[in-house]
Amino acid sequence: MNNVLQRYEEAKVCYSKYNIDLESCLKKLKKIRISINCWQGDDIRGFENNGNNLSGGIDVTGNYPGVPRNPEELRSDLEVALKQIPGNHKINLHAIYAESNGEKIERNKIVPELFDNWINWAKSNNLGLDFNPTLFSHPLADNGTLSSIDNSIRDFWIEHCISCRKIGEYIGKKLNDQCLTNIWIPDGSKDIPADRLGPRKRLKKSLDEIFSINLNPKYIIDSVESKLFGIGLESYTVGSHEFYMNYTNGKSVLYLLDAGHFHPTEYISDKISSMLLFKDKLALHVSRPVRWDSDHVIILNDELNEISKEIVRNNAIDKVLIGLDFFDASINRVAALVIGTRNMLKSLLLALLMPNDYLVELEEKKDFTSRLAIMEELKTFPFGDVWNYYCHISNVPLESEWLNIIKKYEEDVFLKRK
Ligand SMILES: C[C@H](O)[C@H](O)[C@@H](O)C(=O)CO
Ligand SMILES: [Mn+2]
Repeated sequence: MNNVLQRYEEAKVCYSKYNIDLESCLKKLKKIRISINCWQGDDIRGFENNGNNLSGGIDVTGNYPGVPRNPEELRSDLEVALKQIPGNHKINLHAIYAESNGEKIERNKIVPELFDNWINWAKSNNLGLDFNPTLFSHPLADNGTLSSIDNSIRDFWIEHCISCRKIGEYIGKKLNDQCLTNIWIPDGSKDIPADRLGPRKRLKKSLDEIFSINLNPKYIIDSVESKLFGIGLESYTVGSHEFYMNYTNGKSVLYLLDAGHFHPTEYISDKISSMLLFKDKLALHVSRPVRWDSDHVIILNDELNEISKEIVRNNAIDKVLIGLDFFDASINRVAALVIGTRNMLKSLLLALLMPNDYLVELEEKKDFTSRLAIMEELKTFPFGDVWNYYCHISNVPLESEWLNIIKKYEEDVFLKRK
């Protein structure tokens, strides 16, 4: 352990060359809460037990052993993951994670009490919770939801979203926190539509109805998530980027940018500053698209670093609500959560450890040579020593020590689940 402290002291000297104060960077990092998507834990199955397959143009591939069979198992898996992740965070839930003790409750009839177990668990683990209505994996979601031409289907999903917003507010109240409640719909068309406007008009009308219910902003923040395409919905998506960017303009509803919901060469990191110029807050789903919206576990790649730099540089730590959205069933699901969340935090730490003001100064002086030289030099600064120190003071394993813990859990628990 002395080694960790000694290396941290040496790193301090290195970073002080650029007037970077490690203590204050770590203080800032500690305050950042990541909203960790529970659905990586069980391949977005949820606990409705109604035999519905995953739908909505999203897909989870892989068949790794150990899928949790009930909410208790999912929560204990999440607890194991959380013990490997420094800081205090939030867990992001979907409506399909309601606990109804086997009773069949239609989605438009779900009530806040179905989430009491999650809320009590969150309280005892010092966690926040975020929430999402689930407008997929349901027979009434096969041909449009909030944009459906069928009024009874539209009404069903409007009721579901209103119930979910009330659940979000209830969660926030119980935890004395704000619960981000995000609406994503899969509505779209496999082939070229004859009418692009009609479904969008209906979506707008549905959203207006959903958001006409006033709830306490102390406890709930609303957001809407845009998308480009889904599997089987390749030609048209009703809730596109332009639709939601315009819809949220001037409203208290936040826009949610998902890293996998744009063209493959388009990056959300470049969109953050523009969005923040026109809105006080922005929500993110940090994901990793590989050729399509594949939702791979996030790695410490250029785009992740760029997203974090935009958050840090623009003084937007309190303005950007960072959520994760990946689901990979080809690897240990708990390890996936640990790898992804630790990477999110690592990228934020890397961004905090940059002389951001100095780099802007160089840019304004048009000294692009020094700007590039310093950006590149910083890549080999002893970032790992600062990260290890942060893990050490946060009482979580250093480097890949956590992997042995997860492997042991896999042997003791996952392999025994049938
Ligand atoms: C399960 C999530 O809500 C879903 O992934 C959504 O956020 C999305 O990104 C769909 O592509
Ligand atoms: Mn998403």
